[in-house]
Amino acid sequence: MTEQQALSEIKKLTEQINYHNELYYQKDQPEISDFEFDQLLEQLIALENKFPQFKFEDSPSQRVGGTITKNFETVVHKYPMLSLGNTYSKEELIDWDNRVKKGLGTNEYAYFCELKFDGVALSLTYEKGILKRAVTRGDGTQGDDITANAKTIRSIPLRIGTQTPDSFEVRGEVYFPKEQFARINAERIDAGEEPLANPRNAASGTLKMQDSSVVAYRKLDCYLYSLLGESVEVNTHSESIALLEKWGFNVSQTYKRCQSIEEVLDYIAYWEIKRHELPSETDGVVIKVDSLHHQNELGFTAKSPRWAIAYKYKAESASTVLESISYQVGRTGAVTPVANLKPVLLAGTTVKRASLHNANEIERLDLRLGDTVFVEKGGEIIPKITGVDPLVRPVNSQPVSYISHCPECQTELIRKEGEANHYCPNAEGCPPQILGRIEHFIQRKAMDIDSLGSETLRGLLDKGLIHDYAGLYQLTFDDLNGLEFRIFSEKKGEYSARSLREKSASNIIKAIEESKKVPFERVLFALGIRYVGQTVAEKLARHFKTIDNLMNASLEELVAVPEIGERIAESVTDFFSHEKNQKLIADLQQAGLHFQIEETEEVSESQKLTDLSFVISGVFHQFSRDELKEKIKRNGGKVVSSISAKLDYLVAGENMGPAKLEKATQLGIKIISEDEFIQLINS
Ligand SMILES: NC(=O)c1ccc[n+]([C@@H]2O[C@H](COP(=O)([O-])OP(=O)(O)OC[C@H]3O[C@@H](n4cnc5c(N)ncnc54)[C@H](O)[C@@H]3O)[C@@H](O)[C@H]2O)c1
Ligand SMILES: [Zn+2]
Repeated sequence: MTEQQALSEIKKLTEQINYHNELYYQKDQPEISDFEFDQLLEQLIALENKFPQFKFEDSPSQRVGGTITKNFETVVHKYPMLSLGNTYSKEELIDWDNRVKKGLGTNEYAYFCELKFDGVALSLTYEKGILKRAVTRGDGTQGDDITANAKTIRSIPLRIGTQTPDSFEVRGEVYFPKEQFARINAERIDAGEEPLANPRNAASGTLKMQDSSVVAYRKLDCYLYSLLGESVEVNTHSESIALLEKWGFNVSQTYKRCQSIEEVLDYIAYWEIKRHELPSETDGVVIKVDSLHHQNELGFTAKSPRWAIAYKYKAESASTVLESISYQVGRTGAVTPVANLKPVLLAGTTVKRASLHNANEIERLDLRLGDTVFVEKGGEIIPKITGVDPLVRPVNSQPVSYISHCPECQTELIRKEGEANHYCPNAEGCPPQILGRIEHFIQRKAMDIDSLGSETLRGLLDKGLIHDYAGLYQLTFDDLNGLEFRIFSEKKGEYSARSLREKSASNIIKAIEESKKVPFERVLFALGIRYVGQTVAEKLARHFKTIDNLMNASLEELVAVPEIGERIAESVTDFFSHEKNQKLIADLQQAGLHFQIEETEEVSESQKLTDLSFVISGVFHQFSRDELKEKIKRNGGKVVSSISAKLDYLVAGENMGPAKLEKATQLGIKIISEDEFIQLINS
């Protein structure tokens, strides 16, 4: 390679890397995989090493990729927040171990292995035991002050219960728990919104939001893995971790101190499979030299410590054949293409389908039936197709041509300017849309009539007993008793006939009657207005108080509500402008549903828990966490967020953090199970 060629190659790579850094860090919307990105960076570093005269001072190989935003106050880090060197290869890891050995001039050193949690780095500063500031990594030198958002993360202590140094800094990774990510995405899809792409970028985007209540709703979590400060008296990383645990920080119990690189390799092999069972996404292992004295000796490069390295797992992928594409029509009429694949084993499960999002995605991949495709499992539950193998493409294959008519009702599809999805505009007559709207209406989080299953619902529609959700309130016991419907057996692959028994019929009637008590914000959510998910419905209900106010609101008045954008505002005014919807609401009002905010007199059940404080932690069976909190309040008790000596009870569910448990035990707090709690209020 000539100098000329090298220079132009370095420029080209730099531009590409800067472009992808911007997409990844600023827009939270990467276009390429981490593996592809890391390869670009590796090529650049190799060239820069060969032609050091062309290594620019501001090369992306020399600095941390992120930046700060204008939306938050900027804070300069006391200690820079750096990146980590990384490798995908065991040989390179062994090379690194040899460099460490050489650098230290001894064999007497140990490693500390942790999982590499795939989220965003956060720095927390405590003064006199109180959380003062939470700052993002930013460009490594300075970051965004996002304290208000970080405080919504329940496992971050706002105050440390025991004696600590006057001032110290804790670092960790904020992540989107897999379960919460799935919950938020299910809600978004239900509200007709695009799902979030992956947990890492979603966690990063969430932390940079202006409205902390939205952040709180997403239930992010955080693992801490580093402790810094002049008066912190530790000699090893292991000791730092032990202190963090003692002070009540959430430390993932997956770490291990290793005496040799062989032990490190065992750790890597063990977690390659096991990591999928953890609550957070992980993308590798971080290996740190344990002794802080050794760490000092090894020091830093411009961008990362020499005493640590990340070993990254390659995303699991498999190749298989694309057999066909089917098209699903949702409740809002949005059409989603799904790839049907020849079954293939991927990360422990058999994969038969992959999401394709929309027509653009099919075009971007240039998909053809019979193609051999690569599938990968990322943060999503449904795997995605990442590419096509052009070498084994069937001859004479044609690009997939997207359907022009609705597969369910044959209406011509439309695609609005600037939108990725095609829509079936036949809202009134398209069966999956009608069914979907009623299913949305009766779900637990809306009107909670889910004793009425999908099959029964279909039976009611087929028989013409209802045409829309308002029709539910006209149903009688006789309509339901003996109603015939069909049940699909996945195993047999066929339908069989059933009829509704007396008991079920009366349960459904009871649930419909009960649903009339559901508060306005949930009724508003149940209506199924596009983009009006649970949170938005709550905001609108609280702001406008009555359905009449909301129906009469202009676009300007709607946009003036915090967090309500033009897209939502337009969808709301559009919904209420249809006569059909006005009639629906009139029918529901007639039936006695709540269409205004009740001035809440707190519902009180008893005073059994008066003067008692509770922390709840973990997962429960009989109650959701919110219901449990409500129950405590209704019985006169108080819910607090962190464990202190003054606490009366810790209600422990499944999978609660060991740190919490340990702290409560140390302080001698009463720890009770969900069942014991129920006994407490029923005694
Ligand atoms: N796909 C793309 O377009 C694109 C673009 C830019 C960057 N990236 C990816 O981002 C990464 C580069 O980002 P980076 O500079 O933040 O480096 P990094 O994410 O690879 O490593 C540093 C970070 O690891 C995190 N971490 C997680 N667990 C840790 C633990 N136990 N101990 C210490 N740190 C831990 C910390 O947040 C730390 O800031 C690469 O993986 C790269 O592939 C991808
Ligand atoms: Zn249709």
